[in-house]
This record gives sequence, C-alpha cells and structure tokens, in this order.
Amino acid sequence: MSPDFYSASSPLPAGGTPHIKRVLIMTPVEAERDAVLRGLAGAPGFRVELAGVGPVAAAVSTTAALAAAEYDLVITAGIAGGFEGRAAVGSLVVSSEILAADLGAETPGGFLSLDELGFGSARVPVDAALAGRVAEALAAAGLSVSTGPVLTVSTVTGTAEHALKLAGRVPGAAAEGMEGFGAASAALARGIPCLELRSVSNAVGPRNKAAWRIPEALAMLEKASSVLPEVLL
Ligand SMILES: O=C(O)c1cccc(C(=O)CC[C@H]2O[C@@H](n3cnc4c(=O)[nH]cnc43)[C@H](O)[C@@H]2O)c1
Repeated sequence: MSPDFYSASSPLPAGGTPHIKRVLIMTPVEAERDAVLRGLAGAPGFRVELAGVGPVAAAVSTTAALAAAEYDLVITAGIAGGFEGRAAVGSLVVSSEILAADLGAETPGGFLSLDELGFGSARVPVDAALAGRVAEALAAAGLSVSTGPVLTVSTVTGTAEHALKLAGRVPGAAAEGMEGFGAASAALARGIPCLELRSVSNAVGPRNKAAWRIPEALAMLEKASSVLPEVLL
C-alpha cells in the first residue's frame, strides 16, 4: 500500500463505506475495550467484544461473536509494539496485512513460514482501499499513523536480535501484537473483511518496562476510535 505514512494533508475521500453497516471490534482486554467504547461514544453499527490475549483466544472469541450476529467488517484494536523506524510510541498503525510471524518452522537455513512449508497461509490480506481510507481519516484528524504489516506473535519480542529477525522476515513490519491473526482468520473463514488498528505503547525490542506508555496508547486508541464511525459507516 502506498503511501505508508499519512499526513494531515492527505486527501480524505468523502463519505463512509456503503457496504459496511455492522462492524465487530475485537479488543484483547477490558482497558482497550473501554477506550474503544469511549471513542465510539455510542455510535450505531459497532459492537465491541473481548478477544482475550493471544491468537488462539482471539480466534475462538471472534468465531463465537461472528456466529452470534452478522457483521461486514472485523477490526482487531488494541495497543502494540512498534518496529523501530516504522511506528513510534504514541502513533497508530493500520494493517496492510495481518500475519502470524512465528507460525512456521525453524531450519538451519532460517525460518520457513507456513506458506513456504506448503501447509496453508500465515497471512490474511487486508482490503488496501479500506485500510487507506481509515489511515487517511486518522491522519486528517491530526493523528500520527502509518500503514504496514501487523505481526501476530505468541511470545512478545524481548530482544533486539529477535526484533531484527522479524523485521527481516517481514519487510515493512510496522507493529507486533498477539491477536490480529486469530481474529482475522475467524473473519476470513466467513468471508468477512478484516483490519487491525494498533496504538503503539512500546518499541519492539529489548524489554524495558519503564518505557511502556500504556495510558498514552489507550488515549490514542480512544481518539482513533472516535474517527471510525465517520470513515466506516
Ligand atoms: O513483559 C513484557 O516484556 C511485555 C512487553 C510488552 C507487552 C507485554 C504484554 O504482555 C502485553 C500483551 C498485550 O498487549 C499487546 N502488546 C503490547 N505490546 C506488545 C508487543 O510489543 N508485542 C506483542 N504484543 C504486544 C498484545 O496484543 C497483548 O494483547 C509484555
């Protein structure tokens, strides 16, 4: 998708998205759900559900939510790690694709993804036009946003070496979370488009609890959520 970084001067296409009437937003935990709900401020057409933490919990809970009601779009929304040079702490990331970065096999020659192994796919595509519209709307609201692949991992990255490995494995990797691929796989199974919206609370890399900015990331997630009704519905 181009451009990868959006500015407030990017043109915003007018109106919502005609075929989207009901949006399911999955958040890992309550604090993220509450931030999204505050941002939506009761806008009709949205339902916010808890995904749980990790890809399996997200897949199971999203599958259940999609069985209970009809939706036209599934969004995973929450805080995340941002890759250096791609998504700074305090900024937002809209997924250009959603992938399970650690689903594959380690070999003496390096990591092989599920796709390379021939066992299916560890990637769920995202509608580029939709992701672009959302990113442009967030930028037009004055928020700092980039687009790029959002990685789903089962283990939070905790070293610079592993962060570099992931960035090398996925060119343009923007953010790392733990739920997107699970929710996206549930949506894909029903033929429903999906998106991931992440608010960066920490850098992907060496563990540094003092540098986490969780309240700020939740505040940014709330602001981002307030933009969704005008751009999606
Ligand atoms: O203990 C740690 O070092 C640590 C560092 C970052 C995040 C965690 C979590 O347990 C939070 C998991 C939760 O938040 C999302 N999240 C936030 N930052 C990241 C990250 O850098 N990498 C992966 N996931 C992250 C995630 O989606 C979960 O919902 C612990």
